[in-house]
Amino acid sequence: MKDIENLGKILGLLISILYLVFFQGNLTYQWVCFLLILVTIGIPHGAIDHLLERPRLDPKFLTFFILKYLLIIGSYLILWVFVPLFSLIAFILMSAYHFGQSHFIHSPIEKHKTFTYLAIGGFYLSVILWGDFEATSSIVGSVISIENFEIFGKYLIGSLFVLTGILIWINKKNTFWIWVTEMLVIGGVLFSLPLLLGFILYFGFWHALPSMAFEFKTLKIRLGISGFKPFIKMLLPFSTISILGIFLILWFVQGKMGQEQLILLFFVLVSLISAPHIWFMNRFIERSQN
Ligand SMILES: CC1=C(/C=C/C(C)=C/C=C/C(C)=C/C=O)C(C)(C)CCC1
Repeated sequence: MKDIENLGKILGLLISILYLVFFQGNLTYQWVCFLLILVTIGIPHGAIDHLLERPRLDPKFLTFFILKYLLIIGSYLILWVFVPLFSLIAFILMSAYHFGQSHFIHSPIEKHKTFTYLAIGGFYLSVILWGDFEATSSIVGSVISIENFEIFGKYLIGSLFVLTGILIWINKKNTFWIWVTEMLVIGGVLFSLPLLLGFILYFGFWHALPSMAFEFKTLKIRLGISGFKPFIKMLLPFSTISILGIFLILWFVQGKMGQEQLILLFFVLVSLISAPHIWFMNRFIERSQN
């Protein structure tokens, strides 16, 4: 499993280098990478939350689980409608925690867990968002005007880097330099990329793929499955529903919105399915590590 994750990270770096050397400014390259990574790893990594709670299919449990999922989605949708700025900030904080948690999925930490997850996830997210601040600012523009926040980027990224470094030192002295080097190299690369390409490469290869590998490892033991085929079959139903749902909604409203607003709507839809996923994944990871 570690091989697949390392391969994913190498592929992520390769796509970045190819972009920076040969495809700078090429929109087709960015969109093809974005869509491919989103539908093959990004969405599927969150499509088996029900099996992580209860590996063997039980119709009564599944109905109850779906209802709980829909309740969280519905409540968060109401928040987006009435308090969009609060919802955006909550989404970014939840995501920082969730992304940070996946960095330690195979090598758990003991001290200042929540703080460490938020710091490392926050570091990578800030690098991505401030690396292409113009794009970030125009996408979130209909919720909040952040033009004046550009200057804070270097302070935020710098502080989160130092803070994460201290927390890694407290938790993982032996591998401290590996973590710091990864933050410098990957952080530097992500900062140089356009927003959506940087986001999808980090999301796909530093978050979704390691999470999916962990899910596979756990289900393999619990269900005694071997090979990838049955696992892929498990991922298919909810991945298909989510992908079709998101693209149908975007398709219906595309004529009424500009590109930036459509991208924001895309992330709002992602946030709606992410909220319950982050909650269930947190329970699953914490339970597996204890
Ligand atoms: C990239 C980007 C954003 C943040 C996206 C985030 C935070 C996504 C998180 C996804 C998760 C947590 C998926 C679940 O596994 C903004 C600020 C909305 C708009 C500008 C572009």
